Amino acid sequence: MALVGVHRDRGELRIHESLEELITDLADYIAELSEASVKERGVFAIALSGGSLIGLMGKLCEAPYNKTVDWAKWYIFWADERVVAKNHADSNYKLAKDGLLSKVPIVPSHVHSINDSVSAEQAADDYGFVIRQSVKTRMVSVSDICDCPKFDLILLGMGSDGHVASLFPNHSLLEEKDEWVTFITDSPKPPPERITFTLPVINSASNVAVVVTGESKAEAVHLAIDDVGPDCPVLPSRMVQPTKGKLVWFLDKPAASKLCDDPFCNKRYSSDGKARGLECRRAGPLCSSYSGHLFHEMK
Ligand SMILES: O=C(O)[C@H](O)[C@@H](O)[C@H](O)[C@H](O)COP(=O)(O)O
Repeated sequence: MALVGVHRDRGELRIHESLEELITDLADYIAELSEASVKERGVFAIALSGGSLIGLMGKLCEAPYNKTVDWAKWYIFWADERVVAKNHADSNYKLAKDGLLSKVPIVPSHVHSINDSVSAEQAADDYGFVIRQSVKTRMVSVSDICDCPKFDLILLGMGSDGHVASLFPNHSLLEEKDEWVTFITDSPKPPPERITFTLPVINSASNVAVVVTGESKAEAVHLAIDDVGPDCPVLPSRMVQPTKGKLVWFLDKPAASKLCDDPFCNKRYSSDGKARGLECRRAGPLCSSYSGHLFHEMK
């Protein structure tokens, strides 16, 4: 059974007992946001990443989601893309097409992939234009605090070095304030040429979900979420802080295993046996509050 908690400033944490449970919860979450957005705006603008994320979204192609989700209202973008041909094994477009988009009735003209026949710099420019057009036509909403696009949902994975989209630790792209889409030609994760949303765009979204599984990411999850102090490196994933939107972390147990307030162990109980920090939302043996986190069982 998953535990869900609210960190005082790092968003909602959903920690799942198994991958299967995470996959179902992720499908429910996306389907619910789609429904709410279609109800409110008539469309759902979603930005995808690459990596394991697409596989973890696979349940959306199955019943009931394949029939209940209003796929015709979906507009698909990429939070980051590798600058390779669309039929290349490294392409995030190909990954999403093979794993999701070809299996559900998405309208082909609603799929906004990058121009794969130009340089990374030009591809980033072109993609910035595509997004400006989508904001103009209100397929993508606009932030009410800055002029940034406000995606209904941006889905991110995270590398074990703490990168999200193609924003890598200690890279100058983390400082980008003006562009919505930028490029990198020296990505530490291959392939080297990529385009990526910048932090202002990610942090303007209505909803951002970071989906992280596996023990190799546990240290980065700890550094991204826990109150680690000024001497620790500030990972790109820690810089994901939606200004007005909602941030949700989808973690499996191994990925959550180094969180200071790991709800699956009791090490952070005070010595007097009382839970520290925030007040418990719901009393009961499976509900404990920890400093900074507030956990309860998910239904
Ligand atoms: O295209 C990419 O490389 C990504 O968008 C990247 O940010 C990815 O999401 C992470 O590297 C996590 O990838 P895994 O989930 O496969 O580890």
